[in-house]
Amino acid sequence: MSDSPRDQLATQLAEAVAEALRHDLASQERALLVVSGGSTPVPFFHALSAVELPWSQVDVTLADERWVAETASDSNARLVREHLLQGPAAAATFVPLTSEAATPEQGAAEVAARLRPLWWPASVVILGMGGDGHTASLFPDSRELSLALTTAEPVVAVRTPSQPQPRITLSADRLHQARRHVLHLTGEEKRSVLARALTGDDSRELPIRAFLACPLAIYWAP
Ligand SMILES: O=C1O[C@H](COP(=O)(O)O)[C@@H](O)[C@H](O)[C@H]1O
Repeated sequence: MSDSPRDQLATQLAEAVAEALRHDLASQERALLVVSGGSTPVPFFHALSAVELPWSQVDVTLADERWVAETASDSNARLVREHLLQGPAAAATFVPLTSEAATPEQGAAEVAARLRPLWWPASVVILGMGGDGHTASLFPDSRELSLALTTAEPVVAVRTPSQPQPRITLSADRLHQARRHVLHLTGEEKRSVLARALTGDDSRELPIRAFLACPLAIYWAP
């Protein structure tokens, strides 16, 4: 049986990300890959985890995270450990965005310090997008959206009425600095949200707009 369009997309994206990491590792000791959570990246994680790369020279972190324990079912760290850090990719170093602190506001400085020694700018940032146009944890209804879109700090603690948990996100500035940006999307609903985003420029309405001029490689399948 042939692969579904989403599986083909995941394979193509994994090949492109592997090529980018190989390219950067030819001229630097380590390379940083920033991935998103959610359901969309799972087939991509599987495809990338099987690729032969100098994984011991690769650091992986997240674009954003819920402030939950890594054992929680909606932890992005858990998702990455279960689906990406397997097979050859198990040799990569994962850098989570949570700490033992009770809140993301209390833990943000520790997370920022943990991120500091990584090889910035990231080789690749892979963004996802929600139906509300959010990307990473830059939500239209977040109190901290303006801060996250403008600060030079690497991470921002985020409270969002539409979301059950507090979160932490890489700032737009830190995400913008990456060498390559990818938006990984599936389905008609997200395609129409992206089409709407492309017709305007208010990032507070649809935060994905903050990345539409990066340039951004769009990987979409039905
Ligand atoms: O909340 C989140 O959602 C988006 C998209 O998730 P998906 O399940 O529709 O793929 C994701 O990009 C973000 O990292 C995550 O925290």
